Amino acid sequence: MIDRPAIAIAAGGTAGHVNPALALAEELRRRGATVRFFGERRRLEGRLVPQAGFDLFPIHMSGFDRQRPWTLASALARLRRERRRICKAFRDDPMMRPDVAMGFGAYVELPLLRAALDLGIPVALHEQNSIPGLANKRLASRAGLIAVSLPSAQSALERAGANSSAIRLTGNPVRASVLSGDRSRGRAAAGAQADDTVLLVFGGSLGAHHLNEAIARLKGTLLGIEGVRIVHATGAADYEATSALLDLSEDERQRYRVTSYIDDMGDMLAAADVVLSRAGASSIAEIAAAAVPSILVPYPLATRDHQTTNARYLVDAGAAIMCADDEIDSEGFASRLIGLLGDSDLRRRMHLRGLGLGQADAAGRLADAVLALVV
Ligand SMILES: CC(=O)N[C@H]1[C@@H](OP(=O)(O)OP(=O)(O)OC[C@H]2O[C@@H](n3ccc(=O)[nH]c3=O)[C@H](O)[C@@H]2O)O[C@H](CO)[C@@H](O)[C@@H]1O
Repeated sequence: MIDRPAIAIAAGGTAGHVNPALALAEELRRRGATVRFFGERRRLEGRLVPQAGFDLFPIHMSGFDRQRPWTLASALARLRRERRRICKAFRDDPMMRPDVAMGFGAYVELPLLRAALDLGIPVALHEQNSIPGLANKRLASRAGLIAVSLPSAQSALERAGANSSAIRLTGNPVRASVLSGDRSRGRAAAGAQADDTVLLVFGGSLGAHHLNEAIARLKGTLLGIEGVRIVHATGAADYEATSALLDLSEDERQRYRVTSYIDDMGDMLAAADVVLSRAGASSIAEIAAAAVPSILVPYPLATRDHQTTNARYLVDAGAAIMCADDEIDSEGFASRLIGLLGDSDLRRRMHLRGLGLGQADAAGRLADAVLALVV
């Protein structure tokens, strides 16, 4: 095999797509490969990729909005232009040309992977969700490797034309910093004492407005429980509105930390006694890796309700409780959350059932499969 294989990775949009790609990139770098990312500077990858020490080749996409069908023509024109630009970059500079091009399911992968196919470069896909997204389905028939997080994705990919011999169950890669989260560092950041019960709330990488509202309404009740500490990431877009709803006093701020985005998710998951979250694929993988008891509220508008299917991975094992989005304003939801916060035996049972559901070796398995494509 080539001494120092070059891998191009497209990942974009939300941290749910970018973080597993970073977990793979870290593993490939550890094995001596060079990794270059392809994505949009103005989106989350524009911050997370350079922060992790990788180069980002900027792609300029304009998204197709299903609600505005006339945006299709400009989206397709942009896609063709970016595909040609990437082809030219690979032809002009041999150092730019990767040995494998890989995508994690975001639409930003389309120009990179189509350019790679044009030039005969092997293409790999990773599908995190139980129900594959559109970009991966479009490329499935031409990929040399299709790695999946969950076995349930396999049949839909085969229906989209994937060769079943290209499909591998690798799991969803989790960043090393999440796998090595430090409980005492996280609890210090949460301002928690040894006996306190820490509730971590987040709604995926972009935040969840409905979850933010529901938890803000329960603020008084939650802070009324002795020893409960809350760390709540609202998402950037909802930070101002949620802070206004919460209207925390100086005293309350000692026990209720509100932020737009948590950078040290590994430490926070390690510090948490209960997580309240959406059920995006990366959240599920990380909650599983930390084996922390959770209440999962799947995003109700996710394509074909795939977050409910994602959540079942933990719920069916007894490691998590599922609540529908339209239940979270009810008394029933409040009493389940309060019940879990007050019942350390139940939390311990859920933790024990969660052990073993994490897939700490997913990044390693995926790196093996990607490097096997290098000729
Ligand atoms: C609205 C939407 O379309 N969501 C999709 C998006 O989810 P989205 O990216 O929102 O959510 P995921 O659960 O997959 O990932 C969240 C990621 O953000 C990180 N994080 C989150 C909050 C925070 O404060 N700090 C932080 O680091 C988490 O550690 C995790 O790595 O992609 C997922 C993966 O394809 C899909 O399952 C979701 O349906």
